[in-house]
Amino acid sequence: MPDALQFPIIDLSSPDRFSIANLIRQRCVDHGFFYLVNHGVDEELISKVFEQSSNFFSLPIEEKMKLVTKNHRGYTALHAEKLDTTLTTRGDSKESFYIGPLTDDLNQWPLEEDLPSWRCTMETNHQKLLSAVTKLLSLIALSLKLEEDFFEKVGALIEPLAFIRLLHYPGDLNSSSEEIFGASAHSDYGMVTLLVTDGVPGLQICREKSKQPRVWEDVPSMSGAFIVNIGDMMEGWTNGLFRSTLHRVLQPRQDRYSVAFFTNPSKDCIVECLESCCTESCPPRFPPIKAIDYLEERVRLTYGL
Ligand SMILES: O=C(O)CCC(=O)C(=O)O
Ligand SMILES: [Fe+2]
Repeated sequence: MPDALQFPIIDLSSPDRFSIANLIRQRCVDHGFFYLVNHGVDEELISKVFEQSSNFFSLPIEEKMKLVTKNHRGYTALHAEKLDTTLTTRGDSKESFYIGPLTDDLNQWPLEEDLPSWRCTMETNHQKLLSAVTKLLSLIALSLKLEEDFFEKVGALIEPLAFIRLLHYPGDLNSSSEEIFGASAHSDYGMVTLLVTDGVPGLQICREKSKQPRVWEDVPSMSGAFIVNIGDMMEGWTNGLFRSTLHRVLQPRQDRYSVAFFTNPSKDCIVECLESCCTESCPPRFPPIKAIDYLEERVRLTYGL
């Protein structure tokens, strides 16, 4: 049995911003995972989001397929996606629904008469999550000894490519001899991800991705807290100082729902190694890249396009 981890708790409302920034730095260097409390998204809204998510996934498959993903918004069916692109097995055993930036007209929505208040609940949730992430990014900037508005200044937050992803891992699938995961091993692509689950276990992290055999540790959910993890673009900015940790979700024995909020920089933002994170003897490990180019390539690989 893997050990269950206890991550430190970061209080987003703490007035002592420098101590919190230091704690964030330690955690991002060690694990790239922590819990976030007092994030400003109230429990009532979160329960509504879970209720509406379950309402959507309970619709007949023909209804859900009417909203199948276009422009990376909408429904992805069971096994449509494989996060671990090295696996030769079927895709992951989860279905999901993506809601992207509210600033364009690309989102797809269920009809109001089928799912009343669904769109409004998700839009409110998107706004609240974006506001929490913006505050968190100013602390992350401080933790890197940068100015608080660093991510604004480099253009990451002009129109961030921020996506809510509603996830449903069915609990009643017949297991076959193939190794199928709810979500196979991966790291997230963006700057930072906020995650909230319904408490059903399954999420695990592997701290040493290059060590074999891999050691997986359970990440328990904490009531009222978001689980936060660093993504690959932040790892690129910090030249690997902040870790984008490998994680996965085991196929659960009962239905499992979670809601992730992936934040990527605005499309034209260039992600490049921070000056403070490289030296002559430790040059940038990743070339500068435009956020949209990086994201499109990762999505292409995940969906086998
Ligand atoms: O459902 C979870 O607990 C994690 C999902 C995840 O890692 C992802 O969608 O990137
Ligand atoms: Fe993930």
